[in-house]
Amino acid sequence: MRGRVLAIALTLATLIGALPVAGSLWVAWGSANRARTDMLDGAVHEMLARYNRMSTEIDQVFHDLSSLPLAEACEPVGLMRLRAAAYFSHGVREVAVIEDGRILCTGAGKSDMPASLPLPDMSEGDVRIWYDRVPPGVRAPASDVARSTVIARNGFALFLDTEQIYDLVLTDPRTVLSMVSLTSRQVMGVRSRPERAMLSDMVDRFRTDPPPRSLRVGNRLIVAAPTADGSAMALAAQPIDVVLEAWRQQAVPLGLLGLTSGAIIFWLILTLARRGDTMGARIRRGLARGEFRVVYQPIVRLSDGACLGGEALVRWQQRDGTMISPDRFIPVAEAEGLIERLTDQIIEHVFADIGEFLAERPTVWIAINLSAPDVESDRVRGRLDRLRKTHGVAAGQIVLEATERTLIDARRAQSSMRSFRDAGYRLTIDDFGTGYSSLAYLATLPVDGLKLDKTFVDSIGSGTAADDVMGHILSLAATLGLDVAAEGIEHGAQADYLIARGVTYGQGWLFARAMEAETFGAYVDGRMAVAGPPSRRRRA
Ligand SMILES: Nc1nc2c(ncn2[C@@H]2O[C@@H]3COP(=O)(O)O[C@H]4[C@@H](O)[C@H](n5cnc6c(=O)[nH]c(N)nc65)O[C@@H]4COP(=O)(O)O[C@H]3[C@H]2O)c(=O)[nH]1
Repeated sequence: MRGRVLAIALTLATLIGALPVAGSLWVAWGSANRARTDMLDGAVHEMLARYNRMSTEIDQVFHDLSSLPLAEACEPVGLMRLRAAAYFSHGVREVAVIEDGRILCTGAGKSDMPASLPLPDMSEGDVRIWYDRVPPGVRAPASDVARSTVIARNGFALFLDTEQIYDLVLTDPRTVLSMVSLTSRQVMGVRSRPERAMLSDMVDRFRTDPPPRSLRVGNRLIVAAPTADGSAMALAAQPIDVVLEAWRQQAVPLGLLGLTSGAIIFWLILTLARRGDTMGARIRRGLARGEFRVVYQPIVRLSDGACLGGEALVRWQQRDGTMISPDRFIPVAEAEGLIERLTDQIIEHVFADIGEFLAERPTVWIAINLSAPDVESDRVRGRLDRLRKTHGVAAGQIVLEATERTLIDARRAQSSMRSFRDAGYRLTIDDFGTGYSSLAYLATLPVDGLKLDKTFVDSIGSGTAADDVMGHILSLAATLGLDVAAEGIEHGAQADYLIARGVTYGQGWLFARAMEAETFGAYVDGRMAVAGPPSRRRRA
């Protein structure tokens, strides 16, 4: 169960921890995409500005030439004006005079064999345009322009240096820049490898209302914007690989950042999950699920092996089958304020298990362990009284065991201890000799007996100081008229030694281990016969 909870927590933590990584990669992609789109947008608007400038110049040149009669245009004075027009214009490289589809002269001079112009790419009113090419037969200097757009009106043709529109400083040579006519859908000019079909196809995609700022078409990122008069569109495109490269550059630091925050979130969730799975939380769950039960270890009279009682010991088997020792969970239950609920459950178990057995055998007793809060309040007393009455068990059949530490903490609970005794319950100090109480303090406690800790039994025959201390404890107990029991007896020699020192009761694996209620009943029945009535010495 615990494993499953941890596995779920781990999966959850991994998923949530992965989110910042995915998020930062996504942010990196958005940022790389935005940076590229901004760059292409800048190029598009620069092209539009240059295009507008060139349009203004063209209008100005045509306007200037309108005062030159066509008949005089190829004469020396006319040729001078043609050259001047080209010279003073930034975007016009050459001016030609045309008649019936033939070039009569350019600023460079008269044509000996007038060249025929092909059919124009666009013809509207008296304006004809040849996009991005060199009309055949045109001589230098116009012909030294690899590709040029030619615009003709009223017998004058201007050879435009459209390269100027696309001549932008770009970091990536794969960038495509182009102007496309929106009236004829023809590509007016292009930088980088022309892909005319793709470019004119793009025009339709951007002619929506409102137009998209950018589009991803195939493996390209494209940005476009129309001219102010809506006659053309500037378009810039880059392979998506360029965005990917930029993304990769940003993804590394951002991914690392995401990984770090992911690891922190992962750790936090795991810590919280673990905290939810602490011993305290598990005890709480165990209490709610009724996982605690009680076993009984017989306590025998050392002199003759008769058994008239035993100690109730709690057992905790978790749902996954693992057993946890009381030495581990009792201190946690005490520290986390759960011991009272646990003691209550144990007392209920004891009466459910052996209440009837005790009622039928009034000389048999059972010892129950108590912690400080149990001793300090009247709660346990009330519960015991109620259950005893229900089952018909006498108070003298219940021995309450509390450690020295518990009783020291419970100095102020002396009245409560007295009330236990006054009601007929017996009180014993458990693990005696390991705590902090002085022997003098022992004399002030309203107790019936003490249980020597296993460490003393273990020290028997060792010749250590513990041996001596045990001698003192036993003589004091005799003086005070207390019953003495010893726990943890594993060997016959230990039993013999204790008998010789006057110890009355013994508990340990030499006699019996802790057992289920039914087996305990049979054990006691089998050894009761040798026992006389229980000794009951009381001190005021
Ligand atoms: N090696 C060895 N061990 C022996 C021998 N004979 C008995 N024991 C063990 O010694 C412990 C005696 O109980 P304790 O001194 O009250 O010490 C108890 C007691 O302080 C506490 N505890 C047990 N049950 C309860 C309970 O129901 N309520 C409270 N508050 N504490 C309990 O947990 C401690 C440990 O309990 P257990 O693990 O059941 O361990 C028990 C018992 O199984 C032996 O010959 N050799």
